[in-house]
Amino acid sequence: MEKLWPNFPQSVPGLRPGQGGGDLTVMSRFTHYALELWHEHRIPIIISSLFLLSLLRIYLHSTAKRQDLLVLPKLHEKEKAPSQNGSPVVSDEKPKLMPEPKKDKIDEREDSTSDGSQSTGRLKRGPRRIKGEPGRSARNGTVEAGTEARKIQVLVFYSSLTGSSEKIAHTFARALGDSLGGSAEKEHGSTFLSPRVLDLAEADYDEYFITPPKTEGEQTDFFYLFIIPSYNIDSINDSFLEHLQETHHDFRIDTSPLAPILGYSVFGLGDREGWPTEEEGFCFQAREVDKWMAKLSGRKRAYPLGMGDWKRDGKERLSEWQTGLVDVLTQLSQTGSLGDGVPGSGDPLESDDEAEAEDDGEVLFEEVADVKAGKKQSSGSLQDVEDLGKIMQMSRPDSATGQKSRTPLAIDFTTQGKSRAKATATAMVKEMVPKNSPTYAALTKQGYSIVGSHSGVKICRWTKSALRGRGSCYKFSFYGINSHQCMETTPSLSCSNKCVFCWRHGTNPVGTTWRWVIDPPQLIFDGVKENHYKKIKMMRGVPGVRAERFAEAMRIRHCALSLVGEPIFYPHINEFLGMLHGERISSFLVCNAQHPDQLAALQHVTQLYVSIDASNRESLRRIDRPLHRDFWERFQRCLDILRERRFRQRTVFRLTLVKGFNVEDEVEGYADLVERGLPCFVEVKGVTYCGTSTSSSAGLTMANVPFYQEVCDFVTALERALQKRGLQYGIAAEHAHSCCILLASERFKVDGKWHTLIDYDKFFQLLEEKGPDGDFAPEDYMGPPTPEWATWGNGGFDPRDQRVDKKGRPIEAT
Ligand SMILES: Cc1cc2nc3c(=O)[nH]c(=O)nc-3n(C[C@H](O)[C@H](O)[C@H](O)COP(=O)(O)O)c2cc1C
Ligand code: SF4
Repeated sequence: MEKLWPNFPQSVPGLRPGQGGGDLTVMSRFTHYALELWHEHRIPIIISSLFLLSLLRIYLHSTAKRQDLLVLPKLHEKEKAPSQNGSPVVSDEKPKLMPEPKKDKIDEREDSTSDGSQSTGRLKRGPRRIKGEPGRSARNGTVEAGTEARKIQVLVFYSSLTGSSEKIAHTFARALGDSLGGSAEKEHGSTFLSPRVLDLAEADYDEYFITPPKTEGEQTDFFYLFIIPSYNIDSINDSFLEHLQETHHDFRIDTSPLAPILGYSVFGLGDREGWPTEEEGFCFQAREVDKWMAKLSGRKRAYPLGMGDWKRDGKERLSEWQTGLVDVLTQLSQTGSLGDGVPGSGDPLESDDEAEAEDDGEVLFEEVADVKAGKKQSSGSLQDVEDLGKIMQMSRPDSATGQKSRTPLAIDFTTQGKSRAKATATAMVKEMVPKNSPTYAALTKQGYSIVGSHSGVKICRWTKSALRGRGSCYKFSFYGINSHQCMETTPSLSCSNKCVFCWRHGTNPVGTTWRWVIDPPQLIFDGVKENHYKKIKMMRGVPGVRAERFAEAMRIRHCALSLVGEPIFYPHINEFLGMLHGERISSFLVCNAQHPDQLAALQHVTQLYVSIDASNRESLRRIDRPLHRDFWERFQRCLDILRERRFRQRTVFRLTLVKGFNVEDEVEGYADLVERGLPCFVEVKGVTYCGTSTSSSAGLTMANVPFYQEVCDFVTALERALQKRGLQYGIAAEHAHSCCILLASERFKVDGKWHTLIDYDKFFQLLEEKGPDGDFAPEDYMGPPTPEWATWGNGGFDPRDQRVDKKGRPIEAT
């Protein structure tokens, strides 16, 4: 031992022998020696050890075979594998639909794939990996099919001073819960939790109105409902509204902190006895809550504001509101989205294309190529209307193959009365407005829905305006048409004129012959209704839309066949009318007085219009720019037909006044035309300027738009001219808002009172009894007297509504 380590100690200092300090054992001497060594050389020892360890690590790393890390399974590999067809692979593991399993079930689940088959048996460990698409797309908040189950919690907030709203809120919440039932759960996994009722006097605003409430565990989305009475005294409503406003304006908080909620809707309670109109304060606080919630939720109004007076119509209005909400919530549970819609921003103009001119009136587009083609064919081959059915069958896409039959077709049904010649042309049947055409793009951009290949539907500005209680079109004042229940459509986007005042954008087909595929009337009927309702539904979130009118609008009662193009150009117009009438939808059909044969063959319509755009040949050529060379003869034949049919059809002359074109010195000429056609009514309307290239290229400017006073002057002059001829006409009604005045035959004056309104139920009853060619007269379905406010000298604005200026500010009645 001494030889080996000369410094090896023989004893340990400080310890006596016997205590282990004198005669040292070999072991204790060794320990002592090691300690000394360590103290003397510890720094070089540490450094060299570290160095050796590093060398060892580098050596092992570069030579050892790589191994999988067991703690993280290679879940990504499946995702990366290319698909058979080269497209990106969506994981074949179904996204989880079930809630998280309980702990004791985990092992069992991990050993099998989600479709129930057994996996490799290897336990899945490590972090849970979510596969498939994210449950909610960032852009529209849509829940995609196959995502995890979500819970929808409806919260019903209310305030109440005298207690009725509290009871109403509880009863409503119970009924809503029952209606929602769990139907959605069966289909897509979203579940409704029982609606919770919360008193605004007790609810913690910070918990609900700064952000949606926080939830633990399962994902819960919130839907807010409010039942808000109004009080013109200090109440909890004031502090609640203050809180909403402050939150919105608080610079530390996002302006729409409630955007994560699924949606909201407000129902107001008020008292019409003390506060008869909205201007006088009816439900004013509910309207405020609705407005501020739109801002805070980022325009998530899911259903229009409902309002009612519990002593009068409250129950009915609330039940309507509830029905609408059930629809919306069911859709939400199935799709996770409020659907397409015009989001309500609180801005009075946000949904209205107010720059839009009057929608109602026949207008047209031109397409140079089609004009040329039309001209070529008009003098060419002709086909009987009776044969159109057969042609239609042939010209529809083959149902099995989706291919179009190569049917030769060139039809001029417009002249079928004259010629019986059969088709000889060999042109291929084309669609009037193919989906990939610029015309289709232009029309859809302007808000039309194209149905089939030649029909269109659009909601007019008056329909939107009536939904918001801002006035109906003149047809409400004159004929009792509810604008919000009126569908504006045409079965033919093509026309045979190119009127200068047409405010459409010169892109539509024109022609004198029908040379396109003919869609069956049922397809058009179903399509226009579906698209109309879709467009109405899109108005759901717009501020100011009345729940009551919205609910009514879901039942079309009137159809204005006047959108654009020429409705009687469509070969199956009578069948189409039959479908409208079959569903008790009234028909107002406007034609351009260029298709006398079709006019003569037309069956009963509720009201038949002919556009009278000028009083003489030259003026008509200049303003209507007709394609038919014999346009004036056609025009006059149409007037004769109208005269013959005046005791069968309720006929109307529609005059559109364009200063500098068809007003000056034409009163006498128009009076002559009235004398020739003897229409039941003459509607006179100032043109609406739209500033399109079509109108400007025709030399039309704002200077051509007459002032209302000028229209009044014209109408009084026309009335005098008619009376001078011994014709019994008088000025019956006016709608100053749309620059429109109605002259009526005294056939519609009973006991000194004008009866311009229509009894629609009676019309349908007569039609059902006597058939579409039945012998009944316009007087048979004449309605009650024209309301006082609509008669000449009273302006004609619907007193139920509020007039607003372009910025949505109320205009005081004068
Ligand atoms: C003091 C008071 C003020 C009211 N002010 C208004 C009002 O300004 N506008 C309105 O439409 N209704 C007003 N009402 C009617 C209430 O909104 C209506 O009766 C409501 O149904 C009451 O609900 P409650 O019983 O839950 O308090 C008022 C009622 C009270 C008692
Ligand atoms: S009749 Fe109907 S479509 Fe025409 S403007 Fe009035 S509401 Fe609109």
